[in-house]
Amino acid sequence: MTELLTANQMRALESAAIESGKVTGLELMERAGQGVVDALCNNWPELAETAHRALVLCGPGNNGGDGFVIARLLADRGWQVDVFLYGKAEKLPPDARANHDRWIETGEAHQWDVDLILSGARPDVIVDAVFGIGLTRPLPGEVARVLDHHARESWKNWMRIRKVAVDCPSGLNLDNGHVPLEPDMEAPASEPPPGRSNIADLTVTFHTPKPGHYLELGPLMSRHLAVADIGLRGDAMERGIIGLPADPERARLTEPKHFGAAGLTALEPGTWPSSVLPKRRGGAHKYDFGHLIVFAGGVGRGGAGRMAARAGLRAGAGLVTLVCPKAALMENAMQLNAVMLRGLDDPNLLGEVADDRVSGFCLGPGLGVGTRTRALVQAALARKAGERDWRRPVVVLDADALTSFADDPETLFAEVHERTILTPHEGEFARLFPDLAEAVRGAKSKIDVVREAAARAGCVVLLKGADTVITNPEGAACLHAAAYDRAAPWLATAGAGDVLAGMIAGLAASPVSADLIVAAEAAVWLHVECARSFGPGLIAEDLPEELPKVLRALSL
Ligand SMILES: NC(=O)C1=CN([C@@H]2O[C@H](COP(=O)(O)OP(=O)(O)OC[C@H]3O[C@@H](n4cnc5c(N)ncnc54)[C@H](OP(=O)(O)O)[C@@H]3O)[C@@H](O)[C@H]2O)[C@@H](O)CC1
Ligand SMILES: Nc1ncnc2c1ncn2[C@@H]1O[C@H](COP(=O)(O)OP(=O)(O)O)[C@@H](O)[C@H]1O
Ligand SMILES: [K+]
Repeated sequence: MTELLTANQMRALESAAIESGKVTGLELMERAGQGVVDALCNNWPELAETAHRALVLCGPGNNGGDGFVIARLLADRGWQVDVFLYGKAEKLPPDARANHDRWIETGEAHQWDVDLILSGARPDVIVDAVFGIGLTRPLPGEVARVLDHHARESWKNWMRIRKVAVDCPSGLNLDNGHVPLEPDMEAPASEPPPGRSNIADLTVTFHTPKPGHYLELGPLMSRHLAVADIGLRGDAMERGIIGLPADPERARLTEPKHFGAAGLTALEPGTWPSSVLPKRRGGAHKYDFGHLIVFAGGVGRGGAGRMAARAGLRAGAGLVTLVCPKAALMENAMQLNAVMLRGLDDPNLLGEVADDRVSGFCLGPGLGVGTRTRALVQAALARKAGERDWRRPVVVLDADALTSFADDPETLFAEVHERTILTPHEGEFARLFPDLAEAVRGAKSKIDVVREAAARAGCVVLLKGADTVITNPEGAACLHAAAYDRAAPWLATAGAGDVLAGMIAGLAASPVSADLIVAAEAAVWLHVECARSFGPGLIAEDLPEELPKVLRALSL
């Protein structure tokens, strides 16, 4: 399991390791520099074979210190290395200063000069060691001008110049994935503003990835991410296994990251996510896997609910019933087979279509915004545990079920319980938590903000996106990134969210399902896996149909 450490957590880990006497700061810096050189050679083996030319751009802190180590190690390999320092050598922190001084025994460290840098000899590799986790404000213009990917055009064959970012592309905030901008520098629509256009070809970070590598602009700017082990493993607080009590401090990255390119490779039985998905054993009964009720909208508005219902059934619910207004029964009947169908006009009569063996409700997709939806949500939330499940039925609230409470979210928060999950996209999130949505736009970490939302609502909250964050009121947080080699751009299609709501409900409705946050995390992973398995041309209806293939590869 990978924990995503913030800048402060990383600094605390480093200090603890140094204070324990097991390692010095200089040793860590040496390992960091070595890690970058190793990653460079692994990524582009041709660079390992012969000597090349590097332009190493160092900043005023320890990120710059790593740069001086890299310069020395490349020079030792026979490379020609040009080094520029943004800042003053006398002001470098001690370890960076030591590596600067060691470098200038054999090479030069030129003062930063944009024209001089861009008119110098063409490098094969640019090393961006200007700012790492210590970035505190927007990138200075003279740094941005050199790091901008267009800057490479000053040289011939610029497309073949590789840029390696040390810890992160400078300008990226590793806690939140934002790039701070000067207040008067709003992004012109046509071109990325300074800082955001610092796109690396390879980013090498240390010990563990940071949230900002996966949130917001992180994947776009980091492009490819490698993690160098700098020997801090033994000092990390090993929480390890999914299922341990929530760690309110550290977010975890949903893995495995690298599974599921075009041809699915089977995962070891018993590993995540199969370890948390309900198993089908011989002799099992359909009620062992739960009865899920999905509510659909009125006449002509049933598609979203039907997709959610089918996703719930494919995800593993033993029975799924679609409940719709009676006027819409005929149109739904013409489209459904394995999914059962009941008509309900008066939300107060929920008991007529949902007996106490119902273990899950999914409300929102296509349901319509208004008092009827509110009443249905309140009726579902009022349900107590049934005879087969010692827990209350899970309630997944998505789309219109959320928007129906936009005027007074507190009413909703007063009624949700620990088996409730809200699955907003950004727009729906802003309707329920306007101040928190504003905070994300203002560069607060999405992880922290969704944590606050879960604490305020008193239930699990899942904020959708290419970076999906799931948190519970205790502060546990998982980040699922459909990025790097798990990018799933095909999911940007109408109805994909409806399917996700159904998948979460289908998994969590099982009486033997894992904790809600864990089931939701598995559902998000499966959802992306289905999209990746299907690939281009995907429409939302394809997602549930792809599930059997993905589940088979999990040896379930
Ligand atoms: N922690 C670990 O375990 C390990 C860490 N390692 C490495 O250390 C890196 C962190 O080093 P770091 O803390 O010195 O921060 P870093 O990113 O070099 O920047 C700080 C300097 O930049 C300045 N500054 C900031 N923003 C600015 C701006 N916009 N414009 C101008 N100046 C600005 C800031 O100035 P100040 O804000 O203090 O005025 C300060 O001088 C980390 O990313 C990794 O590469 C590895 O060696 C191995 C183990
Ligand atoms: N570019 C993308 N990469 C990965 N996942 C995406 C992307 N765009 C959308 N998604 C996912 O697709 C789903 C879209 O949900 P939502 O916005 O509710 O759409 P809809 O209302 O059309 O169903 C979410 O699960 C979201 O995380
Ligand atoms: K950097």
